[in-house]
Amino acid sequence: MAESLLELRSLRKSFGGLAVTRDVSLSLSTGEIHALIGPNGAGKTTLVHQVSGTLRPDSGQVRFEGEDVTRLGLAARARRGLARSFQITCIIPGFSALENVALAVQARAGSSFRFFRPAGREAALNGEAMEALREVGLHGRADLPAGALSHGEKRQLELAIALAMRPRALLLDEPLAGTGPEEAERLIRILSALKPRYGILLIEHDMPAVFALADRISVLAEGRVIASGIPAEIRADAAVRAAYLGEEEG
Ligand SMILES: Nc1ncnc2c1ncn2[C@@H]1O[C@H](COP(=O)(O)OP(=O)(O)OP(=O)(O)O)[C@@H](O)[C@H]1O
Repeated sequence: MAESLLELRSLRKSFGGLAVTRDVSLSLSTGEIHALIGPNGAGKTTLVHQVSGTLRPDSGQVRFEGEDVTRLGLAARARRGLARSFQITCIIPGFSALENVALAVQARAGSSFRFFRPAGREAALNGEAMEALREVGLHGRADLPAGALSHGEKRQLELAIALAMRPRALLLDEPLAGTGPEEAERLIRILSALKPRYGILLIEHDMPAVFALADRISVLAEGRVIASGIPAEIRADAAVRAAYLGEEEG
């Protein structure tokens, strides 16, 4: 069988004496949303940093498209097609939505537009940026300053900025955080529409969204994957219920 798009093999990470990632292995395929859930402090953020390249695991491997990328940093992984969504704090509020995405296109494309005249270069950048905005349903708001967008639209813009990297795998860290019910529904529709073309590793606290979107769910508790399976299996899993009940009791 062909190797998955993204594969984590026995990742381990400790901070001093505290083991935060304990032998985590999981995989992601194209056309799949694999959700990672777990109670607060389970180690999700630490794991995301190891996948995106901002934190080096103590041992284990991050493999992307069959290659070991464990030693590559964030930018090198993004260039290869493993992109992490940017947080709202990376959006420049005074620039239009289109300009925000065009900057990301430019960062990815580097000098590849150098043979264009300046006007042609701008048109090419804007064309690609508009395409990314269209993918997330924000093309009608392209000319608005990013700061004037609603919270949900800013989250759509973050997605467009990530898509400007032309990724094959997307790492989304709480893409629904802070959204209201209508915005969440819209983002769920957008992510469903993106799914066939990408592999998406989704870290999300909104359980209805996770169960609506995920093809597979892995549950992290105290740094370990305690369950992994299709949503129906996870819903029925006693250890998962105990991990969440434990959190509620705490
Ligand atoms: N740089 C660090 N140094 C020391 N301990 C850390 C560091 N980063 C995280 N931790 C600890 O690792 C554990 C897991 O944290 P992490 O933020 O990865 O969990 P999480 O599942 O993302 O939690 P949440 O859902 O609350 O964001 C916590 O006990 C945290 O205090």
